Formats: sequence, C-alpha cells, structure tokens
Amino acid sequence: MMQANTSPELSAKGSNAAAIVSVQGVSMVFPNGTVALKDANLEIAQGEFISLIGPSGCGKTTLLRLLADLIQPSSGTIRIGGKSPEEARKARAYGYVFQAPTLMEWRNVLSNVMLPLEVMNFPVQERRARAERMLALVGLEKFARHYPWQLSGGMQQRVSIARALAFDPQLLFMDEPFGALDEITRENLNLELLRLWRETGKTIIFVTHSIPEAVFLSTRIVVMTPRPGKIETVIPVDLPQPRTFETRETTRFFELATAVREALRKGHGYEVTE
Ligand SMILES: Nc1ncnc2c1ncn2[C@@H]1O[C@H](COP(=O)(O)OP(=O)(O)OP(=O)(O)O)[C@@H](O)[C@H]1O
Repeated sequence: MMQANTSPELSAKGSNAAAIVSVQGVSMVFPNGTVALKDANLEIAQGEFISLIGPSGCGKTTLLRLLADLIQPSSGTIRIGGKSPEEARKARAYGYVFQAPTLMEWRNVLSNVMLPLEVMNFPVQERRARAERMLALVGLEKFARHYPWQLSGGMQQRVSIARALAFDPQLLFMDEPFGALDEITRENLNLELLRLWRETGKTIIFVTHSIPEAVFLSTRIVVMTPRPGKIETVIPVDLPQPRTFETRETTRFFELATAVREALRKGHGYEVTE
C-alpha cells in the first residue's frame, strides 16, 4: 500500500500549482495534549471527490475543521486555492455540510437556503433566484414553502446541501452528511450527490465511516488511522464515471473496498461500518 507522503501521485500533484487544497506537514495537538493529526500531507486537484475514512478519533473532522479555518494547526501549512484558510473563509471559498442538517425550524425551506445569502448581503432578488436554483438542483423545488419538520431526514440534508451551495463556493466540505440516514435513502443521496458534483464541477471533501460509500463516491480515498490521527494511505478509485447502482456490484468495486479495509486494518482501525 502506498504511503500518503511518498505516493507518486501525490508528489506529482504536490508540484501541481492547480491544486485547490494543499496540506503540507500539518499537525494538530490540542491543549490537553491529544495529537488529533500528525504530519498530514495531501494535495487535492480541482474537481476531485475526496473521501476521508477511518475509525472514530482518527482526525477526520479535525482535518475538515482545519481546512475551514475553524481551528488553526499547531504546525504545517494549508493553502486553499493558493490562499490561507482564513483568507479562503473570508472569500467564501467553501460551503460546509454537517452531520445534522442544522436547519432553522421557524424558516421555510426557501428561506433556510437564502440565509447565508442574507448574511452576505446579496440583493433580495438574487437571493431568491439563487435559492430557487439550488433547490431545483437538489430536486426540492416543490418543497420551497415547507418547513423543516415537514420533511424527511434525507430531504432536510438535501436542503443543507442546497444552502451550502447557495453562494457558489468552489469547494464543498461534508462531514458525514448521510450518517444518520437509512441505507436506501443514503444510496439514493449518494447518486444525487454525484450528479450534482458532475453538473457543478465542485471539489468535494467528504467524511464517512462507510467503506462502500467512500468507494462509490470518490475519485480518491484518504484512509486515516488513530492514536495519533494520521493519513495512512491514499487510494485512487478508478471506477468509471458516471457511477450507477450497478457500479456497486462490479468486481472492481469489491477489490477497492477490500483495499480500503486492509488499509484500515493495517492502522488498527476496526470500527468501520460495512
Ligand atoms: N477540541 C478538542 N480538544 C481536545 N481533543 C479534541 C478536540 N477535538 C477533537 N479532539 C480529539 O482529537 C481526536 C480526533 O478527533 P476528530 O473529531 O477529528 O476525529 P474523527 O475521526 O472525526 O472522529 P469521529 O469519526 O468520531 O467523528 C480525538 O481523539 C478527539 O477526542
């Protein structure tokens, strides 16, 4: 298995000025001494779909939070589109989708999607037009006047995705967005997310505990292991696009799932869902 920081693919990408995300020698040690991330190296090209997978505590959320400038690294360098995470945050370079939909119960769906545009002072007409476009993109245009409590969990998460995309960020960070959903809903949303990814050309960084989900969605899978949190390896996923329900039944899909499972075992990461 290739090591993340010695992978020929990564070093090739490392010299690629077009990388939209560059993580070099990044460590995160919390004040209580927990080494949440140790010497992480990762280069992500524009338009990739990257999954971060690994057991609880391996630093997946920490890595996303570092990229999003919610926390600052103890050492190392992060660049987002050539900018520091702080500059990228101020330039609205990314949208963030959390595990729970975090919608405002007293606002209807349209008004939830418009919220970030209000905060950013977009003109009223444009707020509405953009929010309607985003709702159509996630297939919820007929639910614009509904309230969050009137929607299923999967629909609420689609609203969150529409909201994260409303201001047209280049990057989408998604922290286990489908973790709380049933398997069928999750598989449908996986397909929808891939369609959205193809149509918009966004770069997506997606945290998951599920091996099949990571294999199905990704162009590359970053396998992380705990104590200390680190990138164990990066596995390129060469399944053809566009992916379909049948993709999951191919031999190559099973081979890749096995490769991910072995990489997780190598780092003693057992707590993954099948
Ligand atoms: N603010 C904090 N202070 C101290 N330790 C923290 C803090 N945030 C995270 N940690 C620790 O850092 C390690 C990595 O946490 P992180 O949340 O990044 O893991 P994860 O891979 O996302 O886990 P999960 O799959 O459970 O969400 C864990 O040991 C966690 O307890």
